[in-house]
Amino acid sequence: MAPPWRIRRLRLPTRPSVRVRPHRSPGSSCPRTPEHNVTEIPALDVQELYKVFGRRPSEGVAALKKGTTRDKISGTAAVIDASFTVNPGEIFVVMGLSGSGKSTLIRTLNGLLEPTEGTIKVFGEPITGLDGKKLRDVRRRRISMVFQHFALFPHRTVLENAAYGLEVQGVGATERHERARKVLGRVGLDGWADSLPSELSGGMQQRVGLARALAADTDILLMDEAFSALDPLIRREMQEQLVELQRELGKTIVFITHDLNEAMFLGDRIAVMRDGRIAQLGTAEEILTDPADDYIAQFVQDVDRARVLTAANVMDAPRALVGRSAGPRVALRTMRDLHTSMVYVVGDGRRLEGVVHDRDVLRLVRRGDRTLDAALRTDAPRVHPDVVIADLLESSVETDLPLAVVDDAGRLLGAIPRVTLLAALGNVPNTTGELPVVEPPATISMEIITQTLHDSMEPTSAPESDAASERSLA
Ligand SMILES: Nc1ncnc2c1ncn2[C@@H]1O[C@H](COP(=O)(O)OP(=O)(O)OP(=O)(O)O)[C@@H](O)[C@H]1O
Repeated sequence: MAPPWRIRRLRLPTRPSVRVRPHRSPGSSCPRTPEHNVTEIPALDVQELYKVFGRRPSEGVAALKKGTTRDKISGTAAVIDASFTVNPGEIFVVMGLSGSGKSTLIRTLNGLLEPTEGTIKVFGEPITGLDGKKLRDVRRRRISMVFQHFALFPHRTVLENAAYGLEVQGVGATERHERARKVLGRVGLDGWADSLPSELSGGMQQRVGLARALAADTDILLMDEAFSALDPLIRREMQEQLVELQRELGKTIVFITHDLNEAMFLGDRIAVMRDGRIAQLGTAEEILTDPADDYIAQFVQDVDRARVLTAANVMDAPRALVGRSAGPRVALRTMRDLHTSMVYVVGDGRRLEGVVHDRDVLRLVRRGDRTLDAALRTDAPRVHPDVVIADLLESSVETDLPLAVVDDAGRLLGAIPRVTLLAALGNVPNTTGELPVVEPPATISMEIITQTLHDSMEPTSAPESDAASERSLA
């Protein structure tokens, strides 16, 4: 059964802007959602793609379409009915265990393999069915490839290796060396231009591979297990650098990996492949919180949720809040009704102005204050919606208050009580009953609050306007 925090997340306006984590910083592992302009031509558009190896591949496809299972057809069905689009500027990860069809899929994308059936368009141009010369032309202009084992020329210098793609494109020596030198600087290889690959560590060699792909200045980079041969620390460094470079250069990247954590770290969206089929396609959060089937659920159970889920993913709708124009009585009544000791105070457009606590507000009501000004505290802990929950733990233990999730414009999007944070980490429900938790719990008894509200009623004066309060919450 889906944990309640997941259901809540899906109801909320979880993502404040379309490209959610454009400022993912090195060390943070926020997966991002791509900026998706529906009118934009996809960088890659793959429809009903099949690749069957064997003697009569078309017959294999026909049998698969009729419902014959993969193990019953003659030949090997490496890719079965794959349909997806990759948006420009997106990091699209294809993830799956060995033999699931990832490499075959990527090889059909760059034209190294002809699909048995289906279509592939690169920025709207079909590449399926093209003759060799046209296909090579599209590939040269549009697509570069980075391989797991670097594929560097051992007797060429780092600079010549980095310039190789440009050489193939027919760019003159001076220009290609100049461009390659710039890109080498970008990937942190300043000063290594004249070295041979053998003088470089594995991580540095892969930087050369990356530089070569970047120097070619194609729109799309296909990366096949590009970091799999690297030591874990270097690998992490490369992942972070790839995200940085992608952000700077806006390349479209299709990244193949069998490593789920790498997929979750890099992918704006992830296609999980199993036995030739795409078993699920979605953001890291979607796959983690809403796995399509038991296979995927098992697959993701060891993922470090704290480094994938963000404040926006786990926050509760902020229930305990009042508008700035509400007075102490409205605030106290809200706290009484929700059994909590604190409410958020928001101004126009739901901008968070601060919090008030029950004891302070009770005093204001007894004193007959008409505004919340004297009780307003502005030191409530605030977090950005894109912060991963691993980075929320410290803030959460330092305070008894829920963390207020506030966007760049200062708007209150949600609240994260500690219980919600812990429940999200453990992937368990945060409530055992019907009532949602609103933290922190009340510190004054209901009777005292009700009595105070009753005693403070002034039949002759206009009651504080709930309507005015609601208007400012809208
Ligand atoms: N040229 C080929 N001829 C016949 N079968 C092939 C060929 N290439 C791949 N296959 C088969 O297609 C299936 C998918 O292989 P593929 O290499 O695409 O998977 P993968 O997910 O990339 O695996 P790995 O991570 O081990 O490379 C496998 O069963 C494989 O044996």
